[in-house]
Amino acid sequence: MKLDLQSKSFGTRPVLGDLVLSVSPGERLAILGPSGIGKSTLLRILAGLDTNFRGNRSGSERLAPVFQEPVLLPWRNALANVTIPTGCPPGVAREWMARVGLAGHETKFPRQLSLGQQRRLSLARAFASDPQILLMDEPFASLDAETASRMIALTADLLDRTGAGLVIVTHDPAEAEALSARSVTLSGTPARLQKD
Ligand SMILES: Nc1ncnc2c1ncn2[C@@H]1O[C@H](COP(=O)(O)OP(=O)(O)OP(=O)(O)O)[C@@H](O)[C@H]1O
Repeated sequence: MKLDLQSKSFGTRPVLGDLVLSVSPGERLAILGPSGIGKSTLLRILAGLDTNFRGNRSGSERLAPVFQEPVLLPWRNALANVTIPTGCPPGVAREWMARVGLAGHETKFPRQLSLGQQRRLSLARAFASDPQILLMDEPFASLDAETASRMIALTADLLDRTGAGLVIVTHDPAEAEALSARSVTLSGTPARLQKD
């Protein structure tokens, strides 16, 4: 996937400036930078969710976005939360749930799961779609330190197993390091990339 961005504005306000970013399947990239600089905006453009920018995005990799909030279907059980959005067979969904430590929770509803479990369910859902690149927006924010570090280790392990690539938006350089991700930092107004 390659993004050749000239600019991205909200109304008349330019948020992102000239920048080039490319990620291939198997590669891990962390986008760092202070709050409000434009990290989520850049990730949405990379994900193809925002096409209102000047520049060019190319690539036909299968992508799976993982947002900060798990965004689950409240009236469907955990297993259906994996099968419905991905179209994967129930057996595959069960396997992914087991890999993230949710075996035995298949018939629970999202509200019956802790935030950490909901996050793991959204990770299982992302991997069940057999992505070539995962796009994660602050997926470990607002978890306690121990849960966050377990989630990071789990994510790294699943990326290793599947060979999927990763683009992660984070405030925390330690997260990038724990995931063995190359990092780039957004800075300035409008924001541009500075290589770390
Ligand atoms: N839909 C929108 N309409 C108008 N302005 C927006 C919109 N989305 C984001 N912005 C603005 O664009 C800028 C970048 O926002 P963005 O969410 O990308 O930052 P961020 O680096 O991800 O921040 P954080 O780390 O706090 O999540 C902010 O000033 C924000 O207010």
